[in-house]
Amino acid sequence: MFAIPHLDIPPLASAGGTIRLPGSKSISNRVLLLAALSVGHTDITDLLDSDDTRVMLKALAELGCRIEPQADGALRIHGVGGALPVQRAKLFLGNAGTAMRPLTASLALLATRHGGEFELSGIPRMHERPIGDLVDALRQLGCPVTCLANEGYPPLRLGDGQPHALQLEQPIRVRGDVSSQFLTALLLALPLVAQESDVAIEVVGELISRPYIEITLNLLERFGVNVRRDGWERFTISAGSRYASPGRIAVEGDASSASYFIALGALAPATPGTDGITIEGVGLSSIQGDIRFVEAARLMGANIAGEANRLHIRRGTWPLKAIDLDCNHIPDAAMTLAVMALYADGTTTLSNIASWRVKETDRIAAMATEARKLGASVEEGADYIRITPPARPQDWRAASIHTYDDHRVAMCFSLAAFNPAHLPVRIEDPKCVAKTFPDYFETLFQVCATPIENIPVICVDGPTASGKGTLSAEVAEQLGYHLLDSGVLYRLVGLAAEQAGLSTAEPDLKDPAHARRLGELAAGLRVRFEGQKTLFEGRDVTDDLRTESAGMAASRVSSVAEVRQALLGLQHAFRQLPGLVADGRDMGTVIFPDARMKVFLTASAEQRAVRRHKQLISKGIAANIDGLLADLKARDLRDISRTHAPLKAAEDALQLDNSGMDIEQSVQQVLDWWQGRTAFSGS
Ligand SMILES: O=C(O)C1=C[C@@H](OP(=O)(O)O)[C@@H](O)[C@H](O)C1
Ligand SMILES: C=C(OP(=O)(O)O)C(=O)O
Repeated sequence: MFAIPHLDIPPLASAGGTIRLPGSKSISNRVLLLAALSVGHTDITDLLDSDDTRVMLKALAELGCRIEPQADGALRIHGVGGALPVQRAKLFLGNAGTAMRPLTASLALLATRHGGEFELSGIPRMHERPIGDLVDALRQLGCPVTCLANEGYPPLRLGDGQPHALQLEQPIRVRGDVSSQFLTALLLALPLVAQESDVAIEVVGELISRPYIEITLNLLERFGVNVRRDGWERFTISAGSRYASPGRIAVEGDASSASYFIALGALAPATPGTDGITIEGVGLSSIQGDIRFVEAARLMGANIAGEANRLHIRRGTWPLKAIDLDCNHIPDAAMTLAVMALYADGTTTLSNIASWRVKETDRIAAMATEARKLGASVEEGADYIRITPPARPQDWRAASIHTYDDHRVAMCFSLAAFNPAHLPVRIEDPKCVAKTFPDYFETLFQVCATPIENIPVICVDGPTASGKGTLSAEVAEQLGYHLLDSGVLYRLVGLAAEQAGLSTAEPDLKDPAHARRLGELAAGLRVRFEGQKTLFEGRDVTDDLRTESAGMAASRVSSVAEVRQALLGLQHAFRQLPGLVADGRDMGTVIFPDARMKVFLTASAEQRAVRRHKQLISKGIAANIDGLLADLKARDLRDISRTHAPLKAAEDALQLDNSGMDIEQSVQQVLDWWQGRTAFSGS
């Protein structure tokens, strides 16, 4: 996950490959609640792990439900049936509508029947999201429900600590035109109390987001409860209903999350050597209504082949075709159409989407504001949005997209990086995708490609003990970029050779076949840098690399031409989306001469000796400053005068003498320089 202030996505050119989607949010949270309310245990596989499911799991645990991860990856929920072990709790539900609404109904009924009292709250935006229609329905049933701040909004108190009779004889009337989640909540809760006689629900007003009710009915059936449905107006739960665990249940991939990759396949040319985008985990047999995004994307020109549990997407008509579509049945995925509209041949209208205004943010306003920043013309109404793309490539703008803590705004606008003007896109607060798809950007970058020169590189070169390692790791971390610590690569070849039983003794290195084998070994090194750690084949080898013997082996293998050639390729391979910070001695001069920014980091030898001294002392290693200073000076001289890749600043490098700076100041200086070189320097 990119937990950084903003993520700059370079202009993207093509896409191809296979992705597996995380589990459906709507199914995950329903199944968790149903499993908790059932008799017996349920093993859930492929459950979504995101902010929305975490708050649900935490709430269930606080209500006394036992949750046990299984060796096979499933999560076992021990159902409590209709008898909660805990009668009082304060639950925090973040911004998860699928936790807040269903838990409100179930806990209100249980608290009323058994004399419990529960308080439900969320983040500030959750306290602006309406729940009044559900509260009204629960009050008709005789449940004590108090809105603790504003009438009709969370936080809520459910129950008053006393048992009360429930009034189940009359049909329960609930409005369906603000959110379908109120009806879902009642459908999930009422089987707990429909013992003696049938319980009916009547929907007042037009029901929106209907396919979500179908998910609810489908899952109720899996847990042993059948609901009679008369049109979309009346739903009847039979007397004697009782939840029974299906034993094991798998969660489908999230169809709303699929929409970003369907759109990607529709608007990006296939990367050479690939056949467009394949999505696994969700397909045409999905029970999620958002699978009908496929039809909408086809209307816009996408070429989609579907199987039961898989989708395959290629670019079809280009530019995409503008559409005029009622999107009431796909409220979440429809946001993705708004971004596809930026690549269409005219004006697209998405209508009947009034519910967008009361979701994670006012989504009609947010999509309009951000699309305008990119250069589009947008008209918005109470329940529609109309988007006309920038007229010509040169009318696109490099925009810093504000994301309003709305995962879908962030995911949608990442697709603007395919703009014909080849401009980068900045996504502010990218971690907001954690609501439903924590690894969204990593997944996106896995299947996107762009010419190598579009991938930014920041080189940090400099002498030993100048603080390059710490600075580079910190800059990479803050920008969400990859990190290359080139200094350890030769040591790693030495270590890998040792582990593979390949000699690094001088005489063996002269044997051409042996040198070739070492070169192959170097080319195939599976290495990653995380902060100050080196991971080789997924194992932390940082300490192994610091040993004297690794150092000696490194200096011997560095003389082998095949190894040097292989490491050149390996170092270039670190240049991956969204960008790279490369730390070393010849990064800016030899390895990445076209880097967008080069920093040559220095500090006086005296200052570096003091730092190294502190470092050693803090590790309990005795050291002498004068000795260290002499060593450093000798090493500087060697580095500057060696024939292979001598240490020198690139001509276009920015010199940073950090003798008088602490690490935060140096990092800030480099980030400031970098910001000045991005397309967002005015923001
Ligand atoms: O029941 C559900 O799982 C959902 C219903 C929809 O909400 P509304 O019914 O409020 O439109 C949808 O937007 C939300 O993401 C999930
Ligand atoms: C509206 C959404 O979420 P919630 O389940 O919180 O309503 C959404 O995921 O787009």
